Amino acid sequence: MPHPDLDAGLMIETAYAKVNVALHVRARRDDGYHALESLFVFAEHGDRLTAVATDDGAIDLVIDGPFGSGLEAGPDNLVMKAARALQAYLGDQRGAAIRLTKILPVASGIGGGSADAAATLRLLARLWDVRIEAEELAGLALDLGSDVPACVASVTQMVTGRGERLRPHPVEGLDGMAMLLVNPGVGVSTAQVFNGWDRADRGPLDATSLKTLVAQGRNDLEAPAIAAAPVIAQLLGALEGHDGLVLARMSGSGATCFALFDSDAAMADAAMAVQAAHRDWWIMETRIRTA
Ligand SMILES: C[C@](O)(CO)[C@H](O)COP(=O)(O)OP(=O)(O)OC[C@H]1O[C@@H](n2ccc(N)nc2=O)[C@H](O)[C@@H]1O
Ligand SMILES: Nc1ncnc2c1ncn2[C@@H]1O[C@H](COP(=O)(O)OP(=O)(O)OP(=O)(O)O)[C@@H](O)[C@H]1O
Repeated sequence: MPHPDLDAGLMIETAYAKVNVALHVRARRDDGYHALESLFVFAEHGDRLTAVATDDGAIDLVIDGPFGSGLEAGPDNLVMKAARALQAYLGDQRGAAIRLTKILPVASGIGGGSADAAATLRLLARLWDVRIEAEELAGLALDLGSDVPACVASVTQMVTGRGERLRPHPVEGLDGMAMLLVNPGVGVSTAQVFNGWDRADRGPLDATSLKTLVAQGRNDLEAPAIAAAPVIAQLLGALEGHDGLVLARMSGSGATCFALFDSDAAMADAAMAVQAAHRDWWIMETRIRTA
């Protein structure tokens, strides 16, 4: 028997959480953005988006899920912005009723909003049965935010420029790796954290192997993020010292930090210990998504 959702023409997308395994800030540009070098990976989990097509041209958005109450469904929501941008690009009035189930914390460095915007573009292109040239799609995505182009494919990528120069960059050993995401419950502003960067270029990113990413990789936004939200230092400390830990670092502009483990069992043990000591922190056990 067909699935009732599919029967009703409902389509589903996951907005995979983004993690910056390393994030080197190299320069402040004249346009106010920063030149970055970052290895992006994506989690197997994320927000959930569903949509059905409507023929009145309207875009309707409802939001639910554990972090849904912190978010307006109005024109500033990145799902709405992405849907409107696609409508404008197509120049017609196909409509959609969209549901966003917000599972990722908001303003937390794992690109929840960016992933939602990219997933909306993928979802509506499927729903409306349109093909968009890769270059056009990349342009639409960048207008929605620096992280959105990378979130379109949601595979391991080397990202440069302000976020628009993308190169698939598989790293041996990363695919499928156990990844713990932990957020201490404070939102930080990306613009504020970039503004707090001390403008010292600490050198390029060597992403040739997991070993170099661990030994030489950095997140240059950790210091300014900790200045804005000191609990991040406590969180990084809580991720250290667990059996099987390969790397613990902050993602994006924070406050979410990630920890990579050499097995699912090691991750589960660490997750239990961290949660027991910090009942109010958000924790997600996931894996690095394989392309
Ligand atoms: C920190 C990262 O998450 C790393 O992946 C991204 O660089 C931020 O990506 P994002 O949240 O999509 O950022 P946007 O919405 O484009 O920009 C928010 C603000 O962050 C700052 N910003 C962002 C990206 C960048 N390369 N340089 C910046 O200085 C700018 O002040 C900008 O006004
Ligand atoms: N659908 C959405 N989900 C999350 N945030 C949204 C959404 N739409 C708009 N926003 C706004 O975008 C801002 C950034 O949210 P987001 O969760 O993408 O930040 P982030 O995880 O820090 O991103 P990054 O890793 O790119 O720095 C929030 O302040 C929020 O108000």
